[in-house]
Amino acid sequence: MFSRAIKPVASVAAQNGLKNFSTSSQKNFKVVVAGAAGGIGQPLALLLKQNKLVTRLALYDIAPVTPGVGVDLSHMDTPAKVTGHQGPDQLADAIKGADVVVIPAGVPRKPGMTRDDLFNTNASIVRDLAACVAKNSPKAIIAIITNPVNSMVPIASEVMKKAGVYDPNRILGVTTLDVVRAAAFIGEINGVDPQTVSIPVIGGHSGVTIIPLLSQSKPAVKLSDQGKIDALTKRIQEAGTEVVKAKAGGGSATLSMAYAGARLTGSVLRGLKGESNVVECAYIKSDLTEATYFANPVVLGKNGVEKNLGFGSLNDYEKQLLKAAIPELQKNIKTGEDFAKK
Ligand SMILES: NC(=O)c1ccc[n+]([C@@H]2O[C@H](COP(=O)([O-])OP(=O)(O)OC[C@H]3O[C@@H](n4cnc5c(N)ncnc54)[C@H](O)[C@@H]3O)[C@@H](O)[C@H]2O)c1
Ligand SMILES: O=C(O)C[C@H](O)C(=O)O
Repeated sequence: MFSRAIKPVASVAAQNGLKNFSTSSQKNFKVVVAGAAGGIGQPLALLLKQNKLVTRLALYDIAPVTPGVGVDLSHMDTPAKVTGHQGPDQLADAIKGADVVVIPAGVPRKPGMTRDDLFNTNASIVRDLAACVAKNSPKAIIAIITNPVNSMVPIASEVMKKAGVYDPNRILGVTTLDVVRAAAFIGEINGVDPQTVSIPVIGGHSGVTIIPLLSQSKPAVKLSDQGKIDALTKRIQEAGTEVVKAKAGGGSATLSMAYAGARLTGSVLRGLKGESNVVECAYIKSDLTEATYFANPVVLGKNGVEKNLGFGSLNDYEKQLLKAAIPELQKNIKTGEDFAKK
């Protein structure tokens, strides 16, 4: 799908004594949504309840409505058995036996805020959820939606390291919404079905760290001059803010995020099942650039990230975007690591 393979991401699972947990024919998976009663959590759970690979769907949140959300979804005539878990006392039960833990728990932006402004509230939420995964389902794949994603993935990684169960191939920052948006906008410009558009979005998930590689779009983007390429790039980088402004204090993207999160989770499950060539962009531990976490296309397999596909060659404009993104990513990563090491 994407142009150039670079090199596999080294697994430290063996060093940590982790066994390859997936059997070759596993088709029944337990998925946990942590933050399941929220704006993203509820529609995400609705979509996951329709995924036939999901046989157990555990919904965790601190909100009192959580058991009710579980009961509501359990009336759908799809195979997944749904359980609702409310409050920290019920978290371990939700997490036990999980194959995938998707985390949209935490506060969203209001107009005028950056994603970094969410750090103080969301950092401890992600830290505590990751600690529970480390204890109760250390081999689960963790997919982090909570912002700022650029800092939350380093936090979860440090927590797993402290617990001695770190496997970088099992911790993903969810950047799928950036890919979905890029495809939607290009589909509109080109007058084609957006689902036929393949476009890598690399870097991270905030402002200048979001780097759509428009030169690698298939089909090629039908834009005649560099000014229009620049405007489209900025629109993709600021698409989250576009939604925050439009919702006027009512939160940030929820429905499109649920769609994107369900897509990423579905791809992780297809990889776990043993399907080949499952490719998604995700923000992972990386040694491709000076930023130690970086998003780009990866192959998902039986143990999470199977291969890092890198990002191929960039044109001069994209090289400038990358140059601007690296210091911001490094700052975000350090913030997360410093917090987790405290
Ligand atoms: N990665 C992305 O592309 C992307 C896209 C959109 C939103 N987000 C982020 O996702 C997060 C959630 O957004 P939302 O719109 O669903 O917010 P929301 O406020 O509607 O829902 C968040 C939910 O998290 C729950 N929660 C809070 N603390 C918790 C805890 N300790 N354990 C479990 N659940 C807890 C809340 O009770 C609430 O139900 C935000 O941080 C937002 O910025 C990321
Ligand atoms: O913009 C936000 O705050 C939410 C999310 O990161 C998004 O890109 O929509």
